[in-house]
Amino acid sequence: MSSLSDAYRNAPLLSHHIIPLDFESVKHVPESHSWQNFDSSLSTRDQPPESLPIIDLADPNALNLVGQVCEAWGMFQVTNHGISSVLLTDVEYETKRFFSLPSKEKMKALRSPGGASGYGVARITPFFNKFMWHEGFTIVESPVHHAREVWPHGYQRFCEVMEEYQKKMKELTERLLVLILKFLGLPGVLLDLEWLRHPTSHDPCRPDSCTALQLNYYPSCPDPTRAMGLAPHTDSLLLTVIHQVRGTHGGLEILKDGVGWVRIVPMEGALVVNVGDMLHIMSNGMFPSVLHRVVVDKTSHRMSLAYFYGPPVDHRLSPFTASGAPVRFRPVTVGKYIEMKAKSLEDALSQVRVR
Ligand SMILES: C=C1C[C@]23C[C@@]1(O)CC[C@H]2[C@@]12CCC[C@@](C)(C(=O)O1)[C@H]2[C@@H]3C(=O)O
Ligand SMILES: O=C(O)CCC(=O)C(=O)O
Ligand SMILES: [Fe+2]
Repeated sequence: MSSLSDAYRNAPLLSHHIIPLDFESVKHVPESHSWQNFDSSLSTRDQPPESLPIIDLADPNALNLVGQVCEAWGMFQVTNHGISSVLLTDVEYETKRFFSLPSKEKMKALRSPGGASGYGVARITPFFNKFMWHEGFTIVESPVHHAREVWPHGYQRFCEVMEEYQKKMKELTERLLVLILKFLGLPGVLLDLEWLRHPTSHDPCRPDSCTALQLNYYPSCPDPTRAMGLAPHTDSLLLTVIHQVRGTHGGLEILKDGVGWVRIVPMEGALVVNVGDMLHIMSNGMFPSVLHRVVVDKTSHRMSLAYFYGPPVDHRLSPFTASGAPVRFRPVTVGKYIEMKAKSLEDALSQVRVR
């Protein structure tokens, strides 16, 4: 296995699990999208939002702060992250340009059943008996193949902007990861990554990481109490960085032990970072991947961009424990773990847990 698409080849989707509803044309929440009691007593939707810790990356103590919040929250916000406001404006513009197209046009970029990239519902859809109030566009490396289908003469700008954003996001996630792994006690010599100097392959064409950019669109919804933007899930790779498009409302919530669903209010200038399953494994459970979901709004739509970063698909993940404590997870390659998660959303982590 050498790419994300290889990992999904063994877990293809059915076409009705790819095509989004044409939300523009619906006036009521159809039965297929109507979730019952999802808000339950756990929801803190009407309570004052709890503040997600904010870390200034220019703070000399950033390493310790990042380590502490990964342990306590599994999610945090970063400022001084090095992503310019101009680039954010550009990706927001291109994201809006895509999602505001008529459904028929967006369908030209439809993801194939065994593919990783393209337009469609969230990959986790088959694990729930109701559909989500959501459309996604997944970009793996270059979006050119799908963008050209949509805009035969106007795809370049979209591709340039998305590629530039991924380049900057990669720099940021690698910088964050170095802090996190240093906090865990990984030897400094390993820390320029290249995947942790674990050459499982000598192929010069081997990608140096496994990454994806997901553009998310949550249309406004006639009855938000019955609809789910994105159902509760943990992300699979090491780290995810989320940009909540400015001028759109919040909606991201995390499940906090003993508290319930906590709303993350977007903060101007900050990006949200969350721990994924692979960091959960690598940290031997010290940094748990965080369960999160997205709720929708009656009057306004919402957009976000989520960047996922993990080691190359053939990299063998295994827990690191500075103290020599017993390992809690068996080794698993990145590709195999993605395949396991695509086949069994809730059990993938327990399938690799040994104690
Ligand atoms: C690398 C990836 C992470 C992701 C699956 C993907 O191949 C690209 C899309 C990602 C996404 C975005 C929405 C939520 C999520 C759970 C999903 O269904 O697709 C994540 C996946 C993940 O982290 O497992
Ligand atoms: O839209 C958001 O804020 C979160 C998106 C998300 O969880 C994801 O893409 O995995
Ligand atoms: Fe997520």
